[in-house]
Amino acid sequence: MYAHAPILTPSILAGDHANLAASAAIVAQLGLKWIHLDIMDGHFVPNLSFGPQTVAALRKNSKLFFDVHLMLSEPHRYIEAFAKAGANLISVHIEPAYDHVATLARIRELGCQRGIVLNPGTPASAIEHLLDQVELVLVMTVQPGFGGQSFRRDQLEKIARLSALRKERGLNFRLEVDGGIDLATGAECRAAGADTFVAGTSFFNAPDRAAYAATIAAW
Ligand SMILES: O=C(CO)[C@H](O)[C@H](O)COP(=O)(O)O
Ligand SMILES: [Fe+2]
Repeated sequence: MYAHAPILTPSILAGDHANLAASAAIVAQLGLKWIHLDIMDGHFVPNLSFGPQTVAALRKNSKLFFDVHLMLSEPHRYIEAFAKAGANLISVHIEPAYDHVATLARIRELGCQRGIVLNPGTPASAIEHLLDQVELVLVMTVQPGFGGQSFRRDQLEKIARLSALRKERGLNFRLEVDGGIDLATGAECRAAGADTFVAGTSFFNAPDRAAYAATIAAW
C-alpha cells in the first residue's frame, strides 16, 4: 500500500523557453495539477535557467501547483522572492552550507510547502533530522544541472530507505524523484516507494502525452 497517490509533475525545463506559458498550458490542459520549475544559479550547478520574474509571469496565466526546485548555493537568499512569485512548494538542497532548519521554517512561514533535496552522492542519513519538517523529499536520480540525462538506478535503494523511514516514523511527506524519469524508470521508483514523478524530456517528447499521464495516474 502506497502512502500517496501518484503525481506527475512535468519539468518545464524541457518545454519551449521562448513560450513557457504555452508549455505550462499543455500541462494544465491534460488535467494535471503540478508543474516542476527548475531554478539554477550557475554555481551550485553548472547551468542557468530562469528566476522569480519568470515564475511570476507564469503565475499570471496559470493555476497549476508550482513545484519549485532551487538548485542554488544560497537558497535562503531567494525563497521570499520565489514565494512572492507564486511558488506553492519550494525545495532546497541539503548540500550547501546554510541554516537548513531556519530556511525550511521560513518557507512555511511564507505559506509554501517545504521540500528537501538530495544529490545522488548524498546519503539519506544527511536529511534524517529534517524529515519531520518537510512536506516533500526529492531524491535526484541524475546529477542536477541538465535535463535529458540517464536515470541512475543506484538511487533506488535510497528511495526505498526513505520510504521505510517515512513509515517507521509515521510521517506523511511526499517522495519525489527527478532526472531521467520515464514510464519504465518511474515504475521502478514507484515500486521503491516514490509517489511524485518529475519528467521533462520524456513527457514533452511523448508521442501521446495524455496516455503518458494516464499511465502514471494508474500506478
Ligand atoms: O532538476 C532537473 C535537472 O537538474 C530537472 O528537473 C530534470 O533533469 C528533469 O529533466 P529530465 O526529465 O529531462 O531528466
Ligand atoms: Fe528538478
